[in-house]
Amino acid sequence: MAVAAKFREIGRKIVCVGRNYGAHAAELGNPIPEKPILFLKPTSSYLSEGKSIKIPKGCSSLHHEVELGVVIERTGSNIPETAVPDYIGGYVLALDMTARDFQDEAKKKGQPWTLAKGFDTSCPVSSFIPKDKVPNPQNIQLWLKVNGATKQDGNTKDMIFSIPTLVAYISQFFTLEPGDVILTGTPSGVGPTNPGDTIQCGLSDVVTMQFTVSK
Ligand SMILES: O=C([O-])CC(=O)C(=O)O
Ligand SMILES: [Mg+2]
Repeated sequence: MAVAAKFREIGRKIVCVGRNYGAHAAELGNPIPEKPILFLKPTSSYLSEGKSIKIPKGCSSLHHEVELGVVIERTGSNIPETAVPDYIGGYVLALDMTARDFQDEAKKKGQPWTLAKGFDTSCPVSSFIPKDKVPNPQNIQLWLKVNGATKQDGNTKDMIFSIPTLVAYISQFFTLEPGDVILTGTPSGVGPTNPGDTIQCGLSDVVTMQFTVSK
């Protein structure tokens, strides 16, 4: 049976970091984290360009969060910070689409963020960006416009925890595997999107992407 053969196969992961930019933590009234805040998205949430972001059933506040994604190319656990560059194959530009009303309710009740963060289409991504296209991932602009108006304009230099720190930390708990993606958190300026909106975003001018939002 196909499923019996597959059920323990190691799959790709999307590991997300929350509140990694002080200005974003502040805009939602959250404290600066003392260690990285982690959550997961299922790979069924991936969306590539040309398809539209679907507002999940019952959500009345779907927020955009533009983020730099790190793509892992080698298996590793307990990776020392100094060795992290050897484990990175490249990058993606990603949107951590968030059902903010679901997340607010979960936060109030002390429940997990899975629904708020992991629904179908919650992870729009660019095509793979080879690492030589991003010589300094810790100093690159991340921007996002909704219907042509700039909403997010940040720089990865403002991350609280750097990429090497994040990868080393995550690998103490999760074995990282080729194809895993780490979303490194969003800069400030998150906000709601509505059916019919067009979201454009970019990693400086290295890559840009565009998605529409639909019901
Ligand atoms: O939902 C949030 O505010 C946490 C998060 O994903 C981020 O900071 O990128
Ligand atoms: Mg995020």
